[in-house]
Amino acid sequence: MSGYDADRALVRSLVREVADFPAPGVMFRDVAGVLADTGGFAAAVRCLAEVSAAFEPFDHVAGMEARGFMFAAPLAVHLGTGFLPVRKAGKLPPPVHHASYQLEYGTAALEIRDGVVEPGARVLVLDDILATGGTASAGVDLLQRAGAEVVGLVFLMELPELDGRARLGDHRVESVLD
Ligand SMILES: O=P(O)(O)OC[C@H]1O[C@H](OP(=O)(O)OP(=O)(O)O)[C@H](O)[C@@H]1O
Ligand SMILES: Nc1ncnc2[nH]cnc12
Repeated sequence: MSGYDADRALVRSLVREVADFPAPGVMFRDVAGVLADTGGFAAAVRCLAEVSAAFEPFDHVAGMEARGFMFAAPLAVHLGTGFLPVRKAGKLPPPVHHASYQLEYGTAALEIRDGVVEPGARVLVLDDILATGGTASAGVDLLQRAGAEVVGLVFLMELPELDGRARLGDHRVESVLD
């Protein structure tokens, strides 16, 4: 088994599935066990780095609050890029770009500070889970409105049955697990 395959198998074994959370009918994929495991967290970052290589070069890794932060920030350090936090609405002082969206189990809104991205900066968008794609497409929209060139999207886990890719247009998407 290659190093990547071994890392991937470890990460998969640490994701917990919880039925009917946070709403009936949702199978929640809980990544807390990946983060808590010394080897598992490092393996997840190595896997993300491996799939992110297809998008190089890029200047920043952007992560969506909150779970996106947990993987995007260490990935940015690992790759030697900057990190862009895309925050849940109401956390940042103005001026901000704002986008409301629907996700698998509710509605939410994200914001990014106007001026934080230099025009034309190449940005990789990263999150833990691609479900319906509502969160990721809102993140892409915000980053583009802020002046970024989105080079692609990377997820630790994709839920193919929810077809989140359909929400992401022509953007290239890579996932470590599905
Ligand atoms: O593809 P979608 O249907 O949009 O769902 C995916 C999003 O849902 C989760 O975030 P959540 O909003 O639950 O917040 P959290 O990161 O703060 O836990 C997850 O971290 C993704 O960002
Ligand atoms: N099924 C799911 N598990 C974990 N996070 C999610 N975000 C959206 N859908 C999710």
